Amino acid sequence: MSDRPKRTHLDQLVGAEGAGARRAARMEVLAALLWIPAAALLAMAIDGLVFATSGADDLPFYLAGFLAIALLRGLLVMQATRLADRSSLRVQGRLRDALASALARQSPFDTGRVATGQAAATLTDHVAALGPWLTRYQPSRLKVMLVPAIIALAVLPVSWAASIALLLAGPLIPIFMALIGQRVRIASERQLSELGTMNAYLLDRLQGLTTIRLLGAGGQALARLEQAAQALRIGTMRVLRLAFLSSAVLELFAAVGVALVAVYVGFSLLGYLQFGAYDAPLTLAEGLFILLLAPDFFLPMREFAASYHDRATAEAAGKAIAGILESDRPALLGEGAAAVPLNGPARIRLTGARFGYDGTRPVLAGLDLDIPSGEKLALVGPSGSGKSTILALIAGLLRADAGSVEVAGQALTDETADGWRARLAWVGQRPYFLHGSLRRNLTLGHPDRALGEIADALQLASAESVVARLPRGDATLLGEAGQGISGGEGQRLAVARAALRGADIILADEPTAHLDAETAQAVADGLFRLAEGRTLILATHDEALAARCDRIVRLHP
Ligand SMILES: Nc1ncnc2c1ncn2[C@@H]1O[C@H](COP(=O)(O)OP(=O)(O)OP(=O)(O)O)[C@@H](O)[C@H]1O
Repeated sequence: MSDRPKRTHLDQLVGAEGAGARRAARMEVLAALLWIPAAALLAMAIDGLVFATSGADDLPFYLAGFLAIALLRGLLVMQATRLADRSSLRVQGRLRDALASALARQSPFDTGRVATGQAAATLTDHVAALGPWLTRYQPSRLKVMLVPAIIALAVLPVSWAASIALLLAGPLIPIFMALIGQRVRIASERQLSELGTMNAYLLDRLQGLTTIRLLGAGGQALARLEQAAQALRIGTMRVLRLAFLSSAVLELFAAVGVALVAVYVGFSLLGYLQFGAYDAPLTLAEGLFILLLAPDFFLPMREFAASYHDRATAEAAGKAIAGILESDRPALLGEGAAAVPLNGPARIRLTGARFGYDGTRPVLAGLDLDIPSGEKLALVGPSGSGKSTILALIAGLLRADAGSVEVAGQALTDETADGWRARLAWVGQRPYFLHGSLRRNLTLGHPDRALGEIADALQLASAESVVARLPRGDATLLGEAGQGISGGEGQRLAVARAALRGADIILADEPTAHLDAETAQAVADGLFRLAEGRTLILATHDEALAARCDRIVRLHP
């Protein structure tokens, strides 16, 4: 029970944007209660029609009153639906923004960060699961708390027996719902988590499809996927079974309740039952009034039961959303968002910088490094000595455990990191290209770059031939993760992309690794042309490349 989110947890997630949905819920309650005067007017109208007891003169008044109330109810429900939908969309939009920001704050160096498929499931399905909770569950909860009690009260002055029959049948439903509610919640949570797991697994295996094929591990991957799909199917069927079971039992209780009242009213009108009303036996108008209200006494409970699993689903989804929003996993410095470039000279100083990934074994144990503006510095050292880690610390993608990182004359903090990164360009071992045109990939984050600027950047990186070779030049669509260009071509394009970024500090992490000598030379030439008049920090194993820098810092594991 302790891991059960409090109701306030979902309310907190929904926040101020949920106010519209709450107002809509109150409007729906009002619309439901308007059925009481409408039923009274209709009963008197029918009574008047059948027996002419109320006088023919009043008939148009009753009918007009009934129609006016029915119209008002319709308008109220319509307005409430619109309000609730709008509020729900606003809540979902804000949560997706907040999730996207939280995901952007995750450090790319955190191996335990949310899996891509899981994040995608949370951004889409989990957030969407809050919609029915807001627009269906919330109004039905308010209605179930107020409407049956008020209807029973309205029936009381007409017949205490009918009122008691309703009050006796009513509570059976909430008791039953409470009994199965816990099981529904557990089943929903399990089903949502299975959905996330399957998404994450599928995405991961799709990304590694070539590797899986080459290793002949397709059958194994397929079997695991089948397992995950089976688990999801069983989970979904479990939720559906419980949902059907609860609604079937509920319908039974509601039908028995209405039948009980109908039998009482019927026998009273026929004169077989002489109790339950106050002075005289029930009149036709009174009997009809009770009969018209009886189904509406149970209606809120049926609606509540139908939307009950919305709450369970929303709670499970809320947990997944809160898990990302309130994650205490290592985050990068700042927001990971676009920002105005930080002012100041491009000097970088690390003083006594300590860092360890797992908090115990330090990768950097008190590193001092002073890189003046415009210097070309090579970080050389064996694999695992911490070269990439230093670049990540300088880019604010990791936080130093101790010591300080100073950039542009200021401490690198959450406040300065985004502005600092706006001045950086990163050329990694395997540059990432998105699914989209090559031009879009080159001008990522700077869509306003002119054609001339793109041409200059391609020339600087010796990448014109790469573009010329493509069937539609820079309008060619690249596949997911940059399919369609080779590793060496991608590396040259990455240098061109860095040039288009207009950055004055270039961080390069093994930019020539895995390339043949000729391509490595072309990439290195491009990189050094780009670094002219800029600061370059280059992590490499390649001594020849390092020798082209102004200074070499050697690291030891
Ligand atoms: N995201 C990570 N999570 C946990 N440990 C990591 C992570 N990245 C690197 N490490 C560990 O930190 C140490 C330093 O890694 P780093 O990548 O900085 O070294 P490197 O000098 O750049 O190596 P290479 O030359 O092979 O790229 C290594 O022992 C590595 O296993």
